[in-house]
Amino acid sequence: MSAARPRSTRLIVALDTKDPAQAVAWREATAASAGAVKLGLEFTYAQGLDAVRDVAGTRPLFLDLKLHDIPNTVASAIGSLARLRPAMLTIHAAGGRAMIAAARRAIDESFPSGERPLLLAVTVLTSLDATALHETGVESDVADQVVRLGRLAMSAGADGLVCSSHEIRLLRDALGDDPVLVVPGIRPAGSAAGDQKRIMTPAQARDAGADWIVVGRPITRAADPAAQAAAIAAELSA
Ligand SMILES: O=C(O)c1cc(=O)[nH]c(=O)n1[C@@H]1O[C@H](COP(=O)(O)O)[C@@H](O)[C@H]1O
Repeated sequence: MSAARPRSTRLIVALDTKDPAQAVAWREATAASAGAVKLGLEFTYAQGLDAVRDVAGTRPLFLDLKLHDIPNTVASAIGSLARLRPAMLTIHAAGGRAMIAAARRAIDESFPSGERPLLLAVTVLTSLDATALHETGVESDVADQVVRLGRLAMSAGADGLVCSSHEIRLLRDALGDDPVLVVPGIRPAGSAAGDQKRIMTPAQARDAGADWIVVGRPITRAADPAAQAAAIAAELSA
């Protein structure tokens, strides 16, 4: 099924900094290689929503605020984010069916049709391994929990899922080609894993069936971010 899917895997660059000038510099350095820019908690809490819009500029914006609260609060927050015109936004699937469905309704009501962002549900963070997951009280394997949350999120109205590369094939087997799969925890060969636990290279994630990969520090901490982003884009299209 998934093997027959014509697909290209594209790069999202995570502009994880508090500094708008730095974020713009990375945006420009990666513009030829990345299909979207991601701005998340670090930048947004430091600089606010207007700065997020300014830094994204004309680039497609992945607004990664990982909303996780009661349904009414998440829905209202999405209404407050509509003016940023994101292309994608994130919630935590662990917020449950009613929260995911409320996020779906909020997007449909707050954005004109044709301008609705993809609603992406984060399954199990790529920084968690089995031990860390079990410590939270979840007894399942990481993979089982990702598939469980993936099924829940898609049946409640999400457009796609954030998962690690280790779970892509399982999700495709369980849910088919419909979910947009966005995959962080990407490390080009030789890059430091840092706090990420479930990692793969760009080519491995592409081969597994990722629609998008998310890469931050391997690009932004490289001596030459433009060259590193270009190398990753070349690896994806090789
Ligand atoms: O939602 C995300 O983007 C996300 C989910 C997840 O499970 N793991 C994860 O790393 N991310 C984000 O992806 C980016 C990865 O950054 P690097 O580890 O520096 O490549 C960060 O901005 C994270 O916030």
